Amino acid sequence: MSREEGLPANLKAIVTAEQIQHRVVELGRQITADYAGKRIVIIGVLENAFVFMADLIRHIELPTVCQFVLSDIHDVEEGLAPAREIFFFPEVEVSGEHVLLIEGLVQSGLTTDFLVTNLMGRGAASIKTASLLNRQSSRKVSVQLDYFGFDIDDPYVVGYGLGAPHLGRNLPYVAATKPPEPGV
Ligand SMILES: O=P(O)(O)OC[C@H]1O[C@H](OP(=O)(O)OP(=O)(O)O)[C@H](O)[C@@H]1O
Ligand code: HPA
Repeated sequence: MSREEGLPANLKAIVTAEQIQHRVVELGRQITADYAGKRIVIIGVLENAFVFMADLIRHIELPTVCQFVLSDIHDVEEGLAPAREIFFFPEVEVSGEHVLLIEGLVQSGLTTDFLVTNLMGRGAASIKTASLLNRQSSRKVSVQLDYFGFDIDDPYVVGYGLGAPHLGRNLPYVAATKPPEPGV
């Protein structure tokens, strides 16, 4: 059996394992330089961020506190207007801390926007954002990431932490694929 077993046969690698490792080292160096003399509270948004965060933190040569939050996102209709409900847990203690929020993929920007506002409301001294993948063309709110690995346009991707919906998170590369059928 291979890692790809059970995923659609037409997987197309769009970012190789080597490109990811190279970029993660660069990002770690940049973050280390930008936060020189500070400790960072790193908050990973599960589940997509877990592989990226695990690799990135080992290239940050500063004291870090690492925590994860799990987001629960529902798109709902409020009257005629589409709206999104976002919950995340557990509560994180960030008062006075320099926070780096880490995601696997930012697309509409709604999750990042919500989390940044929420963490600022909890008294963080500063907040920056990092994501492995940036689907800039899908933005619905104006979110500019401070750090990202790769800009992508493909409608659905899998690998390096991202699942379809949960299978394939252990691929060392990122591949374009067709979106999973609802309920799979
Ligand atoms: O920019 P946005 O449009 O708000 O989308 C970004 C969110 O969506 C993805 O998670 P998703 O819930 O799809 O997957 P996961 O549960 O596998 O992490 C991604 O990891 C972000 O958390
Ligand atoms: N891949 C995996 N999970 C996702 C994606 C994607 O392209 N978009 C939203 N969640």
